Order: sequence, then C-alpha cells, then structure tokens
Amino acid sequence: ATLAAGTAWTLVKGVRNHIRARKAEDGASSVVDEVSTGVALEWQDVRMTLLDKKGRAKKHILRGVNGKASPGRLLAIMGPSGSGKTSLLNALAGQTQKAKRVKLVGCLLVNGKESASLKEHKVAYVRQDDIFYSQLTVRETLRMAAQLQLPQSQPDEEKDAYVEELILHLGLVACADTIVGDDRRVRGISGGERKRLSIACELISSPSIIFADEPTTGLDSFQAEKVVRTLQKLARDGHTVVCSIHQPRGSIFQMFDDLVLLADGQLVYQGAAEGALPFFEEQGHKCPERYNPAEFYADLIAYDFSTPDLEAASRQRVTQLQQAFVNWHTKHSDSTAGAAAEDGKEGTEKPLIKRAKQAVGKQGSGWRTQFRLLLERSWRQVTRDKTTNVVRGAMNVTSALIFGSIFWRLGLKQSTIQDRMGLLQVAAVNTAMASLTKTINAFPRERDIVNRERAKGQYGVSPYFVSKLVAELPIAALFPLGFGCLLYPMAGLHAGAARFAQFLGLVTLESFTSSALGLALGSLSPTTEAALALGPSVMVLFIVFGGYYINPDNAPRAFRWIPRVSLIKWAFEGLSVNEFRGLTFDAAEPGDQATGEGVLKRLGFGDSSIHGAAYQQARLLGFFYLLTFSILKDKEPKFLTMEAPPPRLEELDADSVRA
Ligand SMILES: Nc1ncnc2c1ncn2[C@@H]1O[C@H](COP(=O)(O)OP(=O)(O)OP(=O)(O)O)[C@@H](O)[C@H]1O
Repeated sequence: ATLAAGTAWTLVKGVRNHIRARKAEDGASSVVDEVSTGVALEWQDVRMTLLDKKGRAKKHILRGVNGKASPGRLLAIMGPSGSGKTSLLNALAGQTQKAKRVKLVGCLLVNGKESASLKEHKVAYVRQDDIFYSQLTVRETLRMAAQLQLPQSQPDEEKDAYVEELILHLGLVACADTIVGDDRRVRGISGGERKRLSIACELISSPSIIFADEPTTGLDSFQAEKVVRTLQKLARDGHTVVCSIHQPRGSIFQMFDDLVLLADGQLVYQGAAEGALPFFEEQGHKCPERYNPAEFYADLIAYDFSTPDLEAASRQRVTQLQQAFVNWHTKHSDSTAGAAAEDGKEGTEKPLIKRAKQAVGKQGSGWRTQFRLLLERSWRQVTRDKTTNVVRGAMNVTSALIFGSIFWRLGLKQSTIQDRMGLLQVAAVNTAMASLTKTINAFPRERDIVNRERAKGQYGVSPYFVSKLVAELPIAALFPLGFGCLLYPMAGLHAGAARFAQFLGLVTLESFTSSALGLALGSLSPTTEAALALGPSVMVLFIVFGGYYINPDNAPRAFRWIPRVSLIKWAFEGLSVNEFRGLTFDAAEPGDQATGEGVLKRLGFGDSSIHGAAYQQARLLGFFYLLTFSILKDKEPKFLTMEAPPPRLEELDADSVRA
C-alpha cells in the first residue's frame, strides 16, 4: 500500500517523460499526434451469439449489454462463472477470436464518437494466463518489450530508465533479476509478480485503456489485493481500467468505482459500485451489515442447481432483477454512473495524464534490430535452460552407451550385416524421436507468446523465425554429435575419418529435419497435447517406410509417396551407403554376401549416394521450415469487430412513417 501510494506521481512523471520522448520521435511521421485527456468508453446493446450450422442462434452469450468505463475509474465486470465476463471484456477490447459461428454486434462509443473498434487507441489487454519466455529475468523481459515496442531513435538509456520505473512502480524490484519461470517445471517469480509483470509489459506501449481478464485468479488474497491496487493506481493516473473479476473479497471490492453485474449474459446491474446496494435494497434484497457486498451480489445472481425447485426459484429471481434493473436504470442513470464517470474519483482532481496516441501496430524497430533482439532472447532461452539441456544430453549419451554396448564391435562376420542394418535404423529412429519430442514439447507454448506479441505488431515472422533457428541450431547439433561420437567407435562401424564425419553430418542433418517437422506440427496443432499426439503417429509412418521394414514397391500404391517424405528413410539410406560401400565381409558359404555393395543392392540403395540422400534430407528440412513459416504467418490471430446492431423495430416504424 505504501509503495502504491508513494509512487503514483512518479509513475505519472515517468509515463509523461516517456510519452514526450515518443512524441518527439514520432514528430510529423506519427499517424496520430493527438494529446488526449483520457478515453471514455461506452457500449450499447452488445450481443454475442453462437450460431448453429444453419446460421440460427444456438446460444446467447451476451444479450444486449450496455455500460460505460471512464478514465480515472476502475470498473469491475462481475458475475458467476459462465455469465459472459470474459466474452464482454474480449468484445470491448476487440479480442474476440474470429470464428464462423460467433456473431458479435453492438455499438461502441469512444469519447462519445461511434467506433467499430478500439484500433485507433492504445489498448492493453492483460490476459488470464501470463505466458513468458521462462528463462529471461523480469528486467530482461521488460527491456525486450521496450526495445521492440518503443521507437528505434529513442536512446537505450531512456528505454532502460522507463523499464526501471515500471519495475519500481509495479513492485517488481525484489524479483527484477529473477527468471520468470513457468507454471510447469521452471520455478521463477510468484503468481502475483507474474501478473504485475504482465501489466508492466502492457504499460510499455502507454495504453489509454487497460483491460484485465480475471487478474486475481489463482492468487492468494495478499497478492490479489496488490494487483488490484496497482490497477486502481493506474486508473487514478488517468487510464480507463476495465477488469473482470470472479468474487473478490471485501477489501478488493471496495477499490472498484464502477460495477457491471452479469448473469447469463445479461445485465443485472451497471453503474457506480456504491449504487448497487440501494438498487438491490429497492428490490427487497438488503445486504446484511458487515457482509461483503461482492459475495452478497454473487449469491443473489447465481443459479442454484441443488433441486429443480431451487433452480426455478433462482432463475425467477435473476430474471426479475434483470427486468427491475432496466426500469431502475432509466430512472437513476443520471445520478449514478453517468455523473460519477464524468468526474472520476478523488485521484483525478489533478490533471489526467496527457497521452499521445501511437500508431497502433507500428513496430518500434527495424528488421535487423528485431532479429538481434530476438536472437538474444532465443539464445538466452536455449542456453539457460540447463535442466532441459542436461536431460537431453544425458538421454543421448545413455542411448549411445546402450546401443553401443548391444552392438559392441560388430566385426565383419556375415551375421553383422543384419546387425549393422538394425543399428543404422535404430540410430536414425533414436535421433529423430529425440529432437521431435523436444521441439513438440516446447514449441506450441512459445508459438502462443509469439502470436500475442505479433498481434501487437512488435515484430514480423521472418526475424523471429530466422533468429530462432540461428540461436537453436548450434545447441541442437551438440546432441546428435555427442550420440554419434560415442556410438560410432563403440559399434566399430566402417573405419575412416571421412566416414565418421559423414555419419555425424547425416545424423545431425536428420536431427534438424525432425526438429523442423516438430515445428510444423507444433504450429499446426492447437495445443501441446495435440502436437504430442500427432508427432509420434507421423513418425511411426516414417519409420515403417524408413527403408528397413518394407520395400515400398510391395506396399499399396497409395502409400508409395511416403518414403519420399520420410526423414528416417533418407537418413537410413545415407547411413547405409556410408557404412556398406567399400566394406568386405567374411564369406565362407555359397550365397554369403561378400561386399557391402551387394547389401546396398538388396536394400534397394544400389544406385544411391550419400550426397543424394543428404540433399533429399536437406530438401525436406527446407520444406518443413517453409511450412512452419507459412503456418505462422497465416495463423496470425484474427479478431471479430463489432457489427452495428440491426435497427430496432421502433426505428424501422419511424422510417417507414417518414417514407
Ligand atoms: N467461442 C465460443 N464458443 C462456444 N461457447 C462460448 C464461446 N465463447 C464463450 N462461450 C460460452 O459463453 C459462456 C460465457 O463464457 P465466458 O468465458 O465469457 O464466461 P465467464 O463469465 O468469463 O466465465 P468464467 O468466470 O468461468 O471465466 C460460457 O458458457 C462459454 O462456454
């Protein structure tokens, strides 16, 4: 609380200096160079409908919701689970995912002017799930965001100073140099600190409006209070702050100035928070003294599914309240939210922050800077993730030791021909599987972060993708190289420096291709779990057609294309040529295979060459990279904008009368 109280003014100054710098930078080139005194938001008749296949309404998610949010005031959207809080927040923030069967209509007024979306304004959206690069510290995460979003000509010292201010004012000093971590296995900062880091990241772009989706979910009450206090301070500094919240405790609820109560997608109350008690009292529901109003409202507007009677009674009560609110609001609208919103709360007696609107979506930095920054980030992420690297290294060494022991010093007996083929196939499969699972495990999460950053226009796909490959490939190469270096001498494969080097080259290339396949599948799949299910299935198919188990000529025609795209097949073919060509076996019995060339012929690799197999593998690698790149580019998140609602019946009547 002391921190919050003492830092508001400094934050104002910081943001103002920062904005001045941006204004100076933008100068004549700025798309909008307007200094505003805050953004007042009003929405009318917002309806979100889920349609069935025939385009008919299947479910009403939001049913004609009205409301307003004003600069200087903190607005809470409350309601039971499934009441439409997140849907309303998304609709207002322009973050409703585009989907064929979702229809969004409504009227949005920004500073009194009708507007289809908030694209013209700097909007921050603090999501429920905070995802970051786990190995970067809080300071590094913020610096990266500042470097990517702020104008290139702004000196680095200024950007860093702004980041330090954000760290200070959002209470992140103690954890500034701690890695962010993730909620799965890398322990990092606490949940509350993550949430405040999310807010800090969003503040970098100097937003006028801040939306926060259930910012207290999953936090203990102390952390939750700190987060809401931060949002309240931001509101007092002149931002328009809208947040959805489930059922806050009393001390948190007190911090909200305005309230939107939703039940089943419909308003039960909307207006100043202090106006809600009189409204419910008027309807015969008096809140007991010293009772948390938030809990009281939640109980009143929740459906009770315990018995059919209780359900019917609770539904009737909610419907009555919704109808009562329509009448009550018409009567009281002038004396509640409207009047209150115009002035803001006590903190806004001082002038509101002057904010320069930025060109939305404009990238702060050029391609080369984006590449350098993203390369730095990827490099840190990959080199600092010691646990993953150690486990991956240990797995490769263990596999090499196990296979090396099983196929120990093969020699040149006839029986080793089959052993050799088995070993080469195992080497190809093991290498491919190891890099595929690693990539598939990590990439979908990273893709989500990148999609969010790209949706804000921070950088393009190409600098991201190129930097990722440049940072990761040298580290990724170490694992197959280590595997090959141990396995080759242990198994006593074809001696010679060139053969050994070619073996290492082939497994490394295959490892890259498999990882590229993982990227393509990871970018296609909606979740990590889906990618993990898809990856091994594709790989099993590649293994079956890997050159060892089936001759493609004997397979049904429909499957004959698979060997051409099987990275296992090209690796096995290359490794086989490298091993068998020029090798002579002990042949005592008639029918024994005396030369490696004969073995290759039997495998169908008689005319194959190492270079040919490597070339085909490289083509596959390029294809998977290209595919990933295209999917990332194409799958850029798309959002619905609000359509104007159809004219009301009365308006139609008036028009026809006039006509
Ligand atoms: N795109 C969609 N497709 C299908 N149903 C949807 C979609 N978006 C929202 N819904 C449904 O609309 C209702 C409201 O969802 P919403 O997430 O807005 O509720 P909420 O009040 O935020 O809930 P919670 O507090 O549990 O997060 C839910 O029943 C949800 O399943």
